[in-house]
Amino acid sequence: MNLNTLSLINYKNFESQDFDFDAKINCFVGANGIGKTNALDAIYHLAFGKSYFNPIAVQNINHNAEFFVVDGHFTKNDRDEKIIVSLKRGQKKVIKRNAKAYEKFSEHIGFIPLVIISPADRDLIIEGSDTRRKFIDSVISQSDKSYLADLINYNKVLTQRNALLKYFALNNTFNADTLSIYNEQLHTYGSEIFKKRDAFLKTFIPIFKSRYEAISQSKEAIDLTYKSDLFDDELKDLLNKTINKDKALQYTSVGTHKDDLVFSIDDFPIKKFGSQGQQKSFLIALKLAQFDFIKQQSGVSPILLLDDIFDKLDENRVAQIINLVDDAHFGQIFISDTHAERTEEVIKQTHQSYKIFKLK
Ligand SMILES: Nc1ncnc2c1ncn2[C@@H]1O[C@H](COP(=O)(O)OP(=O)(O)OP(=O)(O)O)[C@@H](O)[C@H]1O
Repeated sequence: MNLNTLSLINYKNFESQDFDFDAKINCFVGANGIGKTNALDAIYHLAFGKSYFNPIAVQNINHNAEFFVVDGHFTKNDRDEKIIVSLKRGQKKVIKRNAKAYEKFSEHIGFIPLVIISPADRDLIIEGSDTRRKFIDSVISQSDKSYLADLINYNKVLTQRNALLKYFALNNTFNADTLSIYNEQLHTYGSEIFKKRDAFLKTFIPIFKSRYEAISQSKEAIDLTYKSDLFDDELKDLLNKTINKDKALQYTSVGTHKDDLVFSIDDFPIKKFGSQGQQKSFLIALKLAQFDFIKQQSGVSPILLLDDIFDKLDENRVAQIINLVDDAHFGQIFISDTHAERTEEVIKQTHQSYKIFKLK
């Protein structure tokens, strides 16, 4: 899986920029705010049809322009693939593969396997459980289309059930039969989601732990566990048990939309007790395990985006990252760094082919 060229028009701070990439390592270097992360985000856009950093689509259009175009030429399984993502103010985003527009963006997910490691991943540790569910969901849905469909359906039914609970409260009424229709549907989709998350994590957690041990040289014990209401009971029974609570709250208080991942270091929550370097190592291990899992499932090496990766890591941990970049297990890699010399020095040690793009 390779990205050969990238053309940007009016994408964030880029007005017009073309890149011709190396098949192995590509580094965007330059001062703060020059657009290194934006270049990585443009590549992310080609894989997911959206920004990793800014969920408000229109804000990715250059402030002085009416539209953006991100155009990438890939080689996948020896075939040329041309992906274009474009957005005009006031219109819907368009994603095209080989000149044909997708009707549903979800059909594109997984076509360009990609993993990003970025300081913004810290949200996985510090933010609420929805960021961790999104992480699990994005990994599973890159290799399982029916999972994505179950998720979309689950969320639709959940919104309807919550609206119904609100309606009951507002009108001082209640109809158990109508509610049970939603309960049945939530149970069907939610049980599938739970089964797939559980199976995924049983494979994923050991991969993650071995990645962490390699980066940290086994200095500290870390753990990752899956928390779900559905370990206690079937979803339909849980929904029946919590009906009075849900009526009072006017929303659904149990289900897979409450699932979480618990991160710990030496048995304490990593959010409070992990150092910045340990947290960063934890997140890198998490993302590398994502890479391994996708590769295992699809047989294709995902494109790896490393945003500001060397910051906050000590020499030993940087050395582990170099080994990683050198490993034939990885395919094409894109790196952003403020220190042009440091990056080049590190990359030279890998004996891999590379290109450095000095952004100005
Ligand atoms: N829609 C937009 N139009 C114009 N400029 C934008 C837009 N969105 C973001 N920018 C600009 O992009 C710049 C940030 O770019 P980016 O995050 O890629 O920097 P960076 O090179 O990675 O910097 P750092 O080294 O600090 O991480 C900011 O100056 C920001 O104002």
